[in-house]
Amino acid sequence: MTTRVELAAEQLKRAHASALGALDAASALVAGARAEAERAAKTAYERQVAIARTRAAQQVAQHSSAARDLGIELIGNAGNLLAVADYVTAGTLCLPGADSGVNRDIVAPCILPLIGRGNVVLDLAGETGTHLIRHLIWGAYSGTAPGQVDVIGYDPSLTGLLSPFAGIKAGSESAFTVLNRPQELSQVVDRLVGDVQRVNDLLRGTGDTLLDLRARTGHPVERWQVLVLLDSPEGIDEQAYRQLLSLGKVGPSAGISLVWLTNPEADKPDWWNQGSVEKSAHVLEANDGEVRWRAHPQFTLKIAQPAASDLVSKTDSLVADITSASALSVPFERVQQTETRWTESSADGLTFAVGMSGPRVVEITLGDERQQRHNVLVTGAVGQGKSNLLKVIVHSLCQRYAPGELQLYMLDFKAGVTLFPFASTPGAVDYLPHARVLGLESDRDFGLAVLKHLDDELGRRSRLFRPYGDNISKYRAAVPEPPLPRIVLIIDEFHMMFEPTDKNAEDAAQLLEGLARRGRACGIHTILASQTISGITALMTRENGIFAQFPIRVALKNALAESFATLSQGNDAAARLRVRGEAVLNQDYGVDSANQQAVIAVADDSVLADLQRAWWEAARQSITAPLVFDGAHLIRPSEAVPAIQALRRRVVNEGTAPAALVGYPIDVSGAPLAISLPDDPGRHLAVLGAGERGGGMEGGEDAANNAVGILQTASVSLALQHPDGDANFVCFDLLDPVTARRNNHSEWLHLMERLGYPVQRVEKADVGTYLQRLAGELLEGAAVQRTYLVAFGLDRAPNLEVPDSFAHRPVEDLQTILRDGPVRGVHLLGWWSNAATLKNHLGFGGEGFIESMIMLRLDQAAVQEFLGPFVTWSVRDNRGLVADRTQLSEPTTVVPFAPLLPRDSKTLLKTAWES
Ligand SMILES: Nc1ncnc2c1ncn2[C@@H]1O[C@H](COP(=O)(O)OP(=O)(O)OP(=O)(O)O)[C@@H](O)[C@H]1O
Repeated sequence: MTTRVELAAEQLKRAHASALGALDAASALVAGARAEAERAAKTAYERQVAIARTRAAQQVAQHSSAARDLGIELIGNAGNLLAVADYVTAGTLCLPGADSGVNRDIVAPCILPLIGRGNVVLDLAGETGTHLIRHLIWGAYSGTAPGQVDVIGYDPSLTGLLSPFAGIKAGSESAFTVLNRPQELSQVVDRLVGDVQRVNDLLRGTGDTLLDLRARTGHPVERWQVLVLLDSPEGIDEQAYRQLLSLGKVGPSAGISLVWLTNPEADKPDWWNQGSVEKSAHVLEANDGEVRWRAHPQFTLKIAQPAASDLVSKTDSLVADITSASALSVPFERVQQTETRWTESSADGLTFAVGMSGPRVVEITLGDERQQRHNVLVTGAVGQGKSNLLKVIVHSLCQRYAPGELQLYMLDFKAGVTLFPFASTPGAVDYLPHARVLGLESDRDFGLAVLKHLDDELGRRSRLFRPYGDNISKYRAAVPEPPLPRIVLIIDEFHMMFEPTDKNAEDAAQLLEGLARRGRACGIHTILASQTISGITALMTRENGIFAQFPIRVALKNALAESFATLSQGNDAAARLRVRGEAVLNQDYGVDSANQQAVIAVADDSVLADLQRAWWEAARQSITAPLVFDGAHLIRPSEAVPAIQALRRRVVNEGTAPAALVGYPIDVSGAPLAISLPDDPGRHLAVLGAGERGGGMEGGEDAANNAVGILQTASVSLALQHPDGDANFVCFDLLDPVTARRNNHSEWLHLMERLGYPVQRVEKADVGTYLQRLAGELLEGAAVQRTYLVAFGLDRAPNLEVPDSFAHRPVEDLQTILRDGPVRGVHLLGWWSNAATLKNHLGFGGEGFIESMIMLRLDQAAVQEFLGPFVTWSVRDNRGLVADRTQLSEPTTVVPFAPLLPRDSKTLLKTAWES
């Protein structure tokens, strides 16, 4: 039994054991399978992690490069005139990839909003701060259109940290300034506060920023400014600190940004709150030994370390760009419509456009009774657009007002070409119909003559207005037809009228002052333009001086002293303009608060020429050409044809004595000076001094000898006043062959012959004999024909003072002719290059023999020998001083005639000389 039980137990045990074994085996199998699955899952997981990490690294790289590209796009906008460093780079932001389990470091450029957008605080000490601040400043300059950002540094500890940029001043004075003293800082901060106010006025509460406004108008309105404060709070007092905090808030949108370098180690005064300083700024600071951008503290900042020498050379190359930079141009047609002309009446004033200020067209009104602004002062350094501005003014005026409403008197004291298009030329016959006087290369005498003329006009108008009230508006209301035009006098480089400060300058100042003061009521307005007025301020700004009559100032870019002189002491706005064409318009005598910045329209010459042509076509029937004075122009005999005709008529109709034309007096009459030669004692004409540059008779250019020109023109004009041909012309041929050839002596002889007055020529060697014979006839009382002796270079006549065997000197015959000739119809027209010889020829007691004299290239002492001690004269090209004891009350400056050219002969021969 037992055995069966035991057997069963054994079997159970065995079965149990094999079941357990199977279980173990199964369990081992399961464990193995699990381990295998775990291993596979782990491998897959690790592969996934690796893939994810690689992808992340790729994305980091992509985003980094996208960030870099974005950075380049944000900061890389130089090269266009609206370019501005509204974002600047401060270096590279770095986040080690390992910290985030990424196989690559995360890098991105550190781009900070700056100009027009924000402020920056660098709370950093030492080298790091130095490098960063220089880097940011260079970013501001290089990212902004040349010349359009001004950096003002405040360096109270005299660190010289900004000195690598000092060279920028060569491009624009205002582009870089360093201040050291607290007073200077507070002045600048005051000014910046004013600038913010001005820009806000311009923005008119639209919520726009200056950046928006510039983008909208498409031109560089106002200025960008960056105030860099080093080593703060050093040198900053509480008041400046508070103003700076306000500027920090409102400055960026008005174009003014602050860059502070604050010293983290410095003791701060109680009132200093670093948190407030940093509130409206992006802050870069040191943290854990690294530089960090507070907005992204997980990143470290690797900063660029520009070498000072690199910055200096970059700065130098920027200077060239600043110098040649030009503002975005506003075309003339944008400020002045050109379709409909002459729509305005000048009865109550004159209004013209000059440019744009922000989105608005800038206009100036003269003569308005309410505003009482009537004269304009324009200044600008050479090449800054003064001529262009004057052109814009003239064309805007002329498009609005008909010639009957407006007359222009324009003088240009520089050797420029600004006024040339207003006069007619052989190539373009049209002229500016509004122009009455054009002084192309004016001289002081002509300027004075124009002022005198306008002063007379002032007097005439005052008398005219008297019955109707005290000004032109009232007169025009009472007498609307014909309209009495307003007059605008425009003088370019007017300062030259006051240099040197002599009697002429005093007279000019007095006349101009009177004109500026009394002109408003009479409808006469003055626009004075100059590149430099600081030198003449003493003359002009004395009590009740000229500038007190010029409420409107337009200042183009200029030096600081000129800005002060044009606007007002301390008003440096014109020095801070950056580019040509920008201007400060100030309609309140230059006080700071009235500064308005404008971009002057630019005048395309072809547009202006078309306008002028149309005006001329419309007005030519009713208007005469302006008087054109060109001081450098050589006046040829044929220009005097109308005057010769008038003289000839007078001789024929009224029996007046013939008169010799010698030149044009410097006045606005437009008529040449005629020296009358009646048969009275002393009626001869002597020309003294060298006739051309180069001194002697042989120097100089062709057909430019005024002495020869005067004698040629005098004799031609006299001949034509003898319509019956009853006059002899005798020429003493004393010119050297070169001078004779260069000055068309044969042409003159030929012309005289063809006009019907053949000239009897007396050779050099025969002059003495001729004089002796003629003197003999005069002394004998023989009948003598009317004779004009034309003596070219009497100082060259040989042996006139050498006695012959009877102790008789030919000069005595000359004296006889001079004394007795005129009453017998013998008149001498003589040229003595050497004035001393004339003294000898006249002899003792012969001073009264020649009443009419023209001084050419003689010094003052020589002139005074003949005309007395009170005459002033200096040698000038193309000028003569005419004195005539009976005909002129005082010596008169003329532009003498120049020798004739073949075309003069042609004109003179073609003219119908009716009897
Ligand atoms: N408002 C403007 N916008 C753009 N360009 C201008 C403007 N004004 C002048 N320019 C350009 O600047 C140059 C110099 O101008 P402009 O001759 O008027 O200067 P200026 O001050 O009269 O010179 P200067 O004193 O030598 O006579 C010209 O080429 C002109 O086209």
